[in-house]
Amino acid sequence: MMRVGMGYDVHQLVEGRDLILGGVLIPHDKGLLGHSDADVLLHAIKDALLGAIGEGDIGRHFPDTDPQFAGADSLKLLTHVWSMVTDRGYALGNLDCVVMAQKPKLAPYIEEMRGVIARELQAELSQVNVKATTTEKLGFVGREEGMAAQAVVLLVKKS
Ligand SMILES: Nc1ccn([C@@H]2O[C@H](COP(=O)(O)O)[C@@H](O)[C@H]2O)c(=O)n1
Ligand SMILES: C[C@@]1(CO)OP(=O)(O)OP(=O)(O)OC[C@H]1O
Repeated sequence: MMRVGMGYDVHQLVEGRDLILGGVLIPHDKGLLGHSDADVLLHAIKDALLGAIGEGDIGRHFPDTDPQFAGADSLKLLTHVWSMVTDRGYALGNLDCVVMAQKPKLAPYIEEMRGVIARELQAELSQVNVKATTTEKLGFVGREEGMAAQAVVLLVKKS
């Protein structure tokens, strides 16, 4: 059996915060704001995984009102979500995702993000694809007020 899931997330860009995307710290003059480390890409991926197994979204499992998740490492939360997936007998078919960011240029960091995500999801690199796009200076992304990310996953039942 196969299950598909999608995820979408947005975070505001502000000064004085680290920029962490796909578990990778990226040098930039601004970072994403959130209750957690605000890794918008991992949040979209977790929402896609939770969607695929019919388990709602990350806000349900890791409420942003819970002090336990203040400054939370999104990679650790991904480990938890992935254990929910494997507990139900699924493995990754493939994952595709995109980060919408006007700046900085993410191309130099894409392979590292891909490696981090593939390791967490116990998958081969070829099963994970990470993309970046600007929005051609349009909208909140284009004005560098925030970043967005979208992810789609396919899970396959282990035999
Ligand atoms: N923050 C970003 C955005 C885009 N890229 C790469 O540049 C290519 C062209 O982007 P457009 O938005 O002009 O289509 C895109 O395909 C990415 O490879 C990037 O590295 N970092
Ligand atoms: C993981 C959480 C935990 O507070 O992160 P936040 O930084 O609050 O990010 P958001 O995408 O707004 O909601 C998800 C939350 O569950």
